[in-house]
Amino acid sequence: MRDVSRSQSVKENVDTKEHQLTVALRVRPINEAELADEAKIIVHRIDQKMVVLMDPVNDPNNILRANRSREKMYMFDVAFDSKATQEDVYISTTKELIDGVIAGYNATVFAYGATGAGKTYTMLGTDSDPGIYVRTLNDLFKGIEASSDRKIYQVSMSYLEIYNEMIRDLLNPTIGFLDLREDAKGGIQIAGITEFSTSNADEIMLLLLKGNRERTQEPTGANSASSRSHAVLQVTVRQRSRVHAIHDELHFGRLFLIDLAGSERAAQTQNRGKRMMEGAHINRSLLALGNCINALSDRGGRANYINYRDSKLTRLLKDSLGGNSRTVMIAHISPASTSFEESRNTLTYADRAKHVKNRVKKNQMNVTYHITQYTDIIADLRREIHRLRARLQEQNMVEPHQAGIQSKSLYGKLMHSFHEQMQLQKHVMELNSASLAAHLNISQQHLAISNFEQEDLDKMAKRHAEQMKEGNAATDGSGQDSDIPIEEPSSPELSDLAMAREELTALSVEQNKLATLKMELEQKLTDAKSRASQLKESLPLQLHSVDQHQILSLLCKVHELEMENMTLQSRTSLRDGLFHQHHQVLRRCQKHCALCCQLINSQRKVILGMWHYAKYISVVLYV
Ligand SMILES: Nc1ncnc2c1ncn2[C@@H]1O[C@H](COP(=O)(O)OP(=O)(O)OP(=O)(O)O)[C@@H](O)[C@H]1O
Repeated sequence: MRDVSRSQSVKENVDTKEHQLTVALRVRPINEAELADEAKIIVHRIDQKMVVLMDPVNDPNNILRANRSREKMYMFDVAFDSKATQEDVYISTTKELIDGVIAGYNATVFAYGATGAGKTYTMLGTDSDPGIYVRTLNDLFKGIEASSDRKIYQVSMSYLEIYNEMIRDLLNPTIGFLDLREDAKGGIQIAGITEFSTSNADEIMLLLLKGNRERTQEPTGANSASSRSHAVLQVTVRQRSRVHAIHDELHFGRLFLIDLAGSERAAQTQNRGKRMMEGAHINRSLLALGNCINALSDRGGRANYINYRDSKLTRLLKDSLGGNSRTVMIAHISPASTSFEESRNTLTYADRAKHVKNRVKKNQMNVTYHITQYTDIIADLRREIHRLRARLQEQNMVEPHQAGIQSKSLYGKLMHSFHEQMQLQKHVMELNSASLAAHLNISQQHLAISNFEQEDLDKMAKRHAEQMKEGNAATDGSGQDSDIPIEEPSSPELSDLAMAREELTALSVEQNKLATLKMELEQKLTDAKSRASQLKESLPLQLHSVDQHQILSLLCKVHELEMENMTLQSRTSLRDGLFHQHHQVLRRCQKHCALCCQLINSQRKVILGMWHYAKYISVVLYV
């Protein structure tokens, strides 16, 4: 996928829907060890949703038990017995989440249950009978493939385990323990986790196998290959339309597939030392998970405080529990009487989870591309047109312009109209910049004229002052007043001013001409556009294949973008030109202003001189 460096406006999708946590129950077959222990089957599936758990102890001396019914019924969204296949479990729990993830929704599937109850079997499965991981990833890539004609996808995965409250990257275990961080929007991120981008299911499968080899597994009294950690496979699907538009939508769906470590009783597992410590951590995080589920299922008005912070597991599952995710819990139990307590606990836990409600919304980002990216977008569209044309040729189908004599002529007219519009638009833009230049010349000319007029006035004032001085000197000598004629400005300066005025008139005539020409061109452009839209309406009726229609709509899109691009570029350069010219005018005004200040000062001096002189005369006359 091309890097989308862009000016983007990210808009939250507010279209949220309530989603109740789906709870499934799987009862595994009784195993040889349990049979050897003379265990009886105490779990019975009544129908697709209901199971019954029988209390194996029939002790008449135990008053408490005797008074209680020995049977307890539980209802779930779906219940599987020991005969259910991996395919059955996958189809009824996970398969329908996949399209949502591709479309940009979050989803979580987690396996819960006591140690040895069958969680890893459901999630990972065996080579010959793979579990949910493999089936989900296969279908995910199939789904992506099916819509890759219209969309471009990027799939990445990470795989981690939470072992003794520490997070380990299963795809890159050497980097040490990782931290959970909360981003500004409250989303949970794992700092430094390796995210592998993959393009096919096989590659992801190899990564999964590699990760599983790293997972902490040890034999315990209850399971010869007990998972001592919670394993979290995270798959992110980012999706965007194959064809860029100026306003694009990006979607990203996140899928969590989680194989929890099993809850266990130290007595049952006979764990000691390290295994016992692991068990304590496992139980602690599962207890935190149970507390969250309890609080979430209790809250009527969604006001309850949910303490996700008690364990790394609950922090990581924050969105999956009560947040933005379609979530499925698959609870696992053994049917054996020897596991009665564990099974009852799991069933109670799962029963509570049925009441958890999430609010799901599509993860969507609205992107508005910057003008500088128009060229890229247009190139993208052209590539897409090329691809579709090549495909049409491959299929030995006719292109739009070969789809029949009538459509050929319509198609030709449409392309001709596009070309004509581009040319007209180009001329309009040239006229725009010519009329801007004329406008600026006119304002400069106005400035020059006012400069000339100012200079004339200055010169006149100077001459007047000099003549006054001379006149006064004469009066001084003869004692007679004399009328001082004010000289008119000399003719060469006058001709400069006249020439500037002539130039201004010529520029104004030119500007009017340009405006008339622009109006004519704009009218022609409007006519060409309406002809093209008539053609666009009639052409699809002549086209028969989806690809032909797609090519036509892409060609129209390219044309619109090219026109828009041209307008935007012209506007930008006009704005730059205007800015530059304004800057120059401003500088000239500043100069003019400085000149005015200078003149005012010199006038002040002249007035002061005259005032001193008048004072002197009055003193002389008085004496
Ligand atoms: N549905 C099933 N059909 C056949 N075998 C099963 C089934 N479920 C579990 N098993 C077998 O039972 C044993 C224990 O299962 P598994 O390892 O999946 O349990 P677990 O719940 O993951 O245990 P732990 O929490 O200790 O890791 C395995 O040998 C597994 O192959």
